[in-house]
Amino acid sequence: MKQDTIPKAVCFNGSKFLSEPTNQPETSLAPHNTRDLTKKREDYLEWSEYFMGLAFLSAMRSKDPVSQVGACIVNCDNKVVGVGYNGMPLGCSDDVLPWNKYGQNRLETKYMYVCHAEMNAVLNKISSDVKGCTIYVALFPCNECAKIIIQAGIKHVIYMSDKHASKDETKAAKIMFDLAGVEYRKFVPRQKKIIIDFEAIDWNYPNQDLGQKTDEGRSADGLENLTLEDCAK
Ligand SMILES: Nc1ccn([C@H]2C[C@H](O)[C@@H](COP(=O)(O)O)O2)c(=O)n1
Repeated sequence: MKQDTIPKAVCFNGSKFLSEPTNQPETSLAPHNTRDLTKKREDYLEWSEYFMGLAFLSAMRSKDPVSQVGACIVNCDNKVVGVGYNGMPLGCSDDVLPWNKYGQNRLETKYMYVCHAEMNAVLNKISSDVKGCTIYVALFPCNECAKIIIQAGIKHVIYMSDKHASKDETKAAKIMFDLAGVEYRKFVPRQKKIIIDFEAIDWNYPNQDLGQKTDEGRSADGLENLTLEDCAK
């Protein structure tokens, strides 16, 4: 086995790294979990996971009691240029307008009022235009959003669910996308879950897996008492 001189332990304690060189095989693993601190992380978010994750995070802002949809528009430099989620129009109180799916007449349903996530993402754009961009969206766009996407010059649609594929709105959207040369494809995530755990973060500790706590768990308190020997364990 290769015997390199590598730090016995590298702990981040406050603002300085502590290290102690020793002759150990190159298997020196992080304290409390199995990450090798000498190697680049391989389980970082891929771009597409990051963008779909942003779409899902945006969806969590939605007040729709049934379907929360988010969208994220990205340019060819992988820069986010717009995000949105389904909600009532600006200035129209979402305590006044209905969230019902059903009503005596359509005016009593949310469908007459709610702005779709895709529409909001386009309108919320922070660039001069979204030509040639990609939109990540949780649900396949309806025909009305397809028109907006096409007119805005977006060229790629990456969706998570096509659960309304049999509806005319979805069929019409696909007809228009095909004619306009907008490519659409289903998102295939590498990892099924992305967990954000606000309590997992620990700035005193460099080798954190946000949201992926080790069995032992970890806390700033425990770290304060951490010695180099602890780190080497
Ligand atoms: N591509 C889509 C599809 C739907 N939405 C919004 C519109 C409504 O707020 C909700 C759908 O309600 P449901 O019929 O599932 O009760 O989702 C969207 O923003 N984008």
